[in-house]
Amino acid sequence: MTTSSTGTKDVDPAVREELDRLRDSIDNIDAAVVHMLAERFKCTQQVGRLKAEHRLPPADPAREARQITRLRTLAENAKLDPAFAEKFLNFIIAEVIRHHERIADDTTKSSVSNPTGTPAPTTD
Ligand SMILES: O=C(O)C(=O)C[C@]1(C(=O)O)C=C[C@@H](O)C=C1
Repeated sequence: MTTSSTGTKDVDPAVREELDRLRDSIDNIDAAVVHMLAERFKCTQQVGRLKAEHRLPPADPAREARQITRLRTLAENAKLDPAFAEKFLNFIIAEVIRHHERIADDTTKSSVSNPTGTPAPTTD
């Protein structure tokens, strides 16, 4: 098999078929990962709003430590590298914390410009 950068056009048809089959599965798994992540971010956006409304800090390191312990065990049982699972979770959580901080900033700004939370008058 060639390792050139021209791709896999000239490979044996049986190999091509096997590669296509595996790539179809990879595409399905990638789609599932994206949908699962989108659902997770919908939940964390709600957590972000709840935390901002109640002046709770964006990050909760004790919760993160529990999540990492749990995920490492799940990864080991699933024969996935636990160090990779931990890095992946930390990557996602860092993004969530960034979202939480933005929600908290926006919430503070809107409570400064409208301290009593009075709804804006309608124009009609
Ligand atoms: O559980 C929370 O408190 C969250 O804000 C969610 C979450 C997460 O993405 O799982 C993100 C930030 C916290 O540090 C811990 C966990």
